[in-house]
Amino acid sequence: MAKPITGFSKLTKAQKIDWLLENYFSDSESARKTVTQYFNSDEKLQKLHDEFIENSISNFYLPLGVAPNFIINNAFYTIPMAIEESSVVAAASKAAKFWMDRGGFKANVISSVKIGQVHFTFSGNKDDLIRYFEAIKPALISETAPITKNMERRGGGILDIELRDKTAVLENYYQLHATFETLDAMGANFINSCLEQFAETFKSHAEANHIRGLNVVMSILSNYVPNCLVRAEVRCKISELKDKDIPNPEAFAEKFKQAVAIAEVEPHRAVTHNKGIMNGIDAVVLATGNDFRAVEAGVHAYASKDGTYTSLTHCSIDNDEFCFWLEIPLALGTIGGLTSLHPLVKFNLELLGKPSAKKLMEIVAVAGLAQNFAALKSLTTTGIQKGHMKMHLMNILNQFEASENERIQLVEYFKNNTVTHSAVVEAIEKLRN
Ligand SMILES: CC(C)(COP(=O)([O-])OP(=O)([O-])OC[C@H]1O[C@@H](n2cnc3c(N)ncnc32)[C@H](O)[C@@H]1OP(=O)([O-])[O-])[C@@H](O)C(=O)NCCC(=O)NCCSC(=O)C[C@@](C)(O)CC(=O)[O-]
Ligand SMILES: NC(=O)C1=CN([C@@H]2O[C@H](COP(=O)(O)OP(=O)(O)OC[C@H]3O[C@@H](n4cnc5c(N)ncnc54)[C@H](O)[C@@H]3O)[C@@H](O)[C@H]2O)C=CC1
Repeated sequence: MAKPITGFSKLTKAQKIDWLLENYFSDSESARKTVTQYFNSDEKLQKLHDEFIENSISNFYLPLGVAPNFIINNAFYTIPMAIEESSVVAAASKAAKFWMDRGGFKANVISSVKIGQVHFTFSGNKDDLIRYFEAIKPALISETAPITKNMERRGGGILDIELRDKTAVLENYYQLHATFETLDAMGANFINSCLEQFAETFKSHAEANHIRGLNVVMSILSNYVPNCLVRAEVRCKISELKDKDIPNPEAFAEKFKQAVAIAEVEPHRAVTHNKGIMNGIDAVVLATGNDFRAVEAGVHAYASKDGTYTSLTHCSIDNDEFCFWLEIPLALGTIGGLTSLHPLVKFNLELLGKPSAKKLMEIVAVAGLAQNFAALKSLTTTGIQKGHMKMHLMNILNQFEASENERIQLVEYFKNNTVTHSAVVEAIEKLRN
């Protein structure tokens, strides 16, 4: 039976593990082996990883894969992807190769504005508050100067601060709604520091300006960044879509467009459709040390911006031309956060040519579009299971601890037979009897 513990955070890593083994595991020696076998033999590197978070006890591996052959705005990229799900990297690679022969992907950053808010309540006269805000606005900006001076020198900083009246949705609720340009940083810490200074300035001058009943509730950036937007697209003549899986490009284009149209109008399908897009996006966001929770939250909010959850990609067929595109908000950094700390993140950023944050937005959007193209191509032609299960075969074989010899025979067998969990189990049993 688990017990509460005080001071757990003060224990050493070894003591934390001992406590867990004592309290939660029947076979504590085998559990110790599992948790310690992931320690890195390089103590300095292990310490670096331990210090990324709190109460760390081990490392949790995710495979790092790469998808080659991406042409983005006429330049070649090999895209790093950190993900646990089979067939995602293969699908991205296949889509990259497909579009490589058809002009590649085009991507562009539409805007890069980030948002932060000071949420406060005020029970007094609204006109007095407006007058106070106008009077104090220059000080809100000038008193953040120590925080913003380096960002301004680089060309970024605070763009604007507005007073927003939210009393129609919540009694006495107002905001200082601020916009920022944070260049190559995702900007969370920069924005939060500015916001906390705004709050301080706003509160501290209130009394002297006869403003009473003003209470700051909190100051925090928003992960909804609809004006930090990137677009990625592919286009070609319909006849050029022909390949080994697409004998009839006209029929394929129509069916593909229909599949996108369904995701545009049907939320149940849209969620799965967008999950496929996030397969690509999250994998690159993780591999480049960015905050995937922030990206996930922001992207799905954007997918619901018009009141119904809808597809993030769109497709058109005009004048015999097939066009498929994605527009999503992405607040990414190539400086700050983990980007210069995690050795594999540094490796991945170098693999991508040390991109600016804007370039990374383009790459990530392309990974999402490619992923969705591959999934929809499979869904509307062979069905998803054929390719996905082909890649998943290794996981099933690993579950049954197949020997090298069994693997070779079974991989050969399943080249001509459909992979399902039960078919693999049956084939293993047959081999073993
Ligand atoms: C899985 C494939 C790619 C097989 O496709 P295939 O036609 O069997 O592949 P192939 O053997 O003919 O190889 C063609 C190319 O695919 C790539 N490729 C092929 N195999 C590998 C491999 N082992 N390792 C790395 N790359 C691979 C690679 O680029 C290769 O070129 P090559 O390297 O030979 O020059 C295809 O069926 C596919 O794209 N399927 C889609 C899979 C997918 O979307 N998976 C995501 C998981 S399902 C999900 O979560 C989302 C979903 C589907 O629900 C979303 C939605 O509903 O919209
Ligand atoms: N809600 C959220 O999303 C929150 C996220 N976070 C975390 O904050 C971290 C990201 O915060 P950041 O402020 O981006 O990182 P950071 O705190 O590491 O700051 C990056 C700093 O790099 C400097 N810099 C140098 N060259 C630059 C350039 N060319 N462009 C821009 N800045 C440059 C700037 O001073 C900038 O403030 C992530 O780890 C994220 O997980 C933290 C709080 C909340």
